[in-house]
Amino acid sequence: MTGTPGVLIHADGTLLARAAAARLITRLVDAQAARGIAHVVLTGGRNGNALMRELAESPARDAVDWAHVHVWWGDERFLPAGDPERNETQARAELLDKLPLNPAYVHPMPASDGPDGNDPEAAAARYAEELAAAAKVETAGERGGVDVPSFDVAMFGVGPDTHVASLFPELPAVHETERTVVAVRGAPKPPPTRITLTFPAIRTAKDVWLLAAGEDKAAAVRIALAGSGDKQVPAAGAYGRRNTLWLLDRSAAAELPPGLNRIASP
Ligand SMILES: O=C1O[C@H](COP(=O)(O)O)[C@@H](O)[C@H](O)[C@H]1O
Repeated sequence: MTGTPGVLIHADGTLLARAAAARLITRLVDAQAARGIAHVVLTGGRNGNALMRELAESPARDAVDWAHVHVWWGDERFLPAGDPERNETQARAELLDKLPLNPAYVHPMPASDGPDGNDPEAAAARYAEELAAAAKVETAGERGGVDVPSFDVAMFGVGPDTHVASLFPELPAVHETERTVVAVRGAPKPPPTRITLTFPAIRTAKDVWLLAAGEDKAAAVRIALAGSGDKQVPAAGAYGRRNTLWLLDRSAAAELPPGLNRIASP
């Protein structure tokens, strides 16, 4: 892990989502100022959706040149296209359909009725190829030769069981050291079949943000920040090569030891 993760605590989930949306706008503007293009990895779940809803409402969103933002996903529920439970469907409804994005730069993970049909392993391999194709136009440099584009920011919701993306405790995906994307079968949270970025892919991101709001996340946050192993506590293994930032609300931070946290809002 590079450095100690930052921890910021907001008063409640709404403020957390609003502040994280503002932070994302600034991060994308800065990335585009530096290299003309930005790559973001979206998360599903309650906190990710709340952030996207706030971003869609923010007048500052127009500061971003959305036509030059590549949108990727950290994980997907392997369901037919348009299924309301797909992270892609939710992201499009909350945010993406409201932005002037370049459709060629929006990279959803394949659906179960996509080109590979109901074969999540083939779908995962297809997404890995899409990432590798995007990486080819860049120099490998800081990504250590991992075949993904240089993600400026990758966001992950944290499940009450400490899962991030679709990396669930002790399932085979948490042991992956080579592939950037894998299929997940038997996930404890429905639907059981999913596609996910792996730790090697996640850890190439410049910035990794972990989002958690609500008291049902408090134990997961405490355990992950206590230096736990990433196979048992996947949230402990999600970190960026430049920065790792935990964005919490007070309820999710309730079990953190004093001194670990910084109160970000009254
Ligand atoms: O199923 C999923 O859950 C996690 C966390 O969701 P939450 O609703 O508990 O915040 C999410 O990050 C992931 O993308 C999603 O597929």
